[in-house]
Amino acid sequence: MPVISIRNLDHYFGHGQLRKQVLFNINLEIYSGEIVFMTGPSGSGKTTLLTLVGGLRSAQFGSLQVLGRELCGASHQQLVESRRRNGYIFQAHNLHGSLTALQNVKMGLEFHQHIELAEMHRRSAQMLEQVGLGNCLHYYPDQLSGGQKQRVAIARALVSHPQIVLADEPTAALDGQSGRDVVNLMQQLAKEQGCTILMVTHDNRILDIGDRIVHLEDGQLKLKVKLIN
Ligand SMILES: Nc1ncnc2c1ncn2[C@@H]1O[C@H](COP(=O)(O)OP(=O)(O)OP(=O)(O)O)[C@@H](O)[C@H]1O
Repeated sequence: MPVISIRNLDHYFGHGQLRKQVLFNINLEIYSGEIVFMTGPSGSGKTTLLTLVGGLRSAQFGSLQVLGRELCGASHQQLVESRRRNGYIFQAHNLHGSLTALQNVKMGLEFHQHIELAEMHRRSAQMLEQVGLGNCLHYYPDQLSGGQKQRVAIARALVSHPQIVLADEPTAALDGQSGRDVVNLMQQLAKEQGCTILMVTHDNRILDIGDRIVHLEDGQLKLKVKLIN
């Protein structure tokens, strides 16, 4: 069964004369454990599609099922619940500057209220070890390099062991080698945890790491390519 199943999805922004269609009849299924890259020119609708899958905006027309739940026509509360089940990694790492690396990662567990504080601490520290930052638990984002910050963001996204991780250009602010390191790390952790990754990228240098590439143009899915690793 696919973890993400999109059928005949259309999306519009604006109202009245300003109404503009930005996604046209998208059909896509993504299976458990797959790493899927989404490419396409600026303005082709990649981020819109990613945010719809993440429940960060409401799906309007068609069908969008994530982990078996329909998000098209979902209530605000259902979208909030859907968001909490995913991990997110953005272009700008979005770390809280006033919190340490450890505290930032702990935030990835804050909606999991059944976990005790000491356990949250243990899991967050372990996750930071896994991304190679075991010596930087108490560093603030300002004290970390771009690649290290993005590693903290990865740790935060994965600490709750989400089934789906959504990433929007996570390597855009990094140099070539750091970008590749970050994506290699995501791939390794995702395979270990069995999680599915949908990642928007313009970075051609990392595409070989994925299982599949889907390409959007003018709001339409133009190409789906299976990669053989
Ligand atoms: N909140 C919004 N209101 C109105 N139009 C929007 C909004 N967000 C995006 N758009 C429009 O929707 C289209 C798709 O935008 P989107 O950000 O999804 O593209 P993208 O492929 O992610 O682009 P980029 O690679 O530049 O990030 C664009 O024409 C954009 O101007």
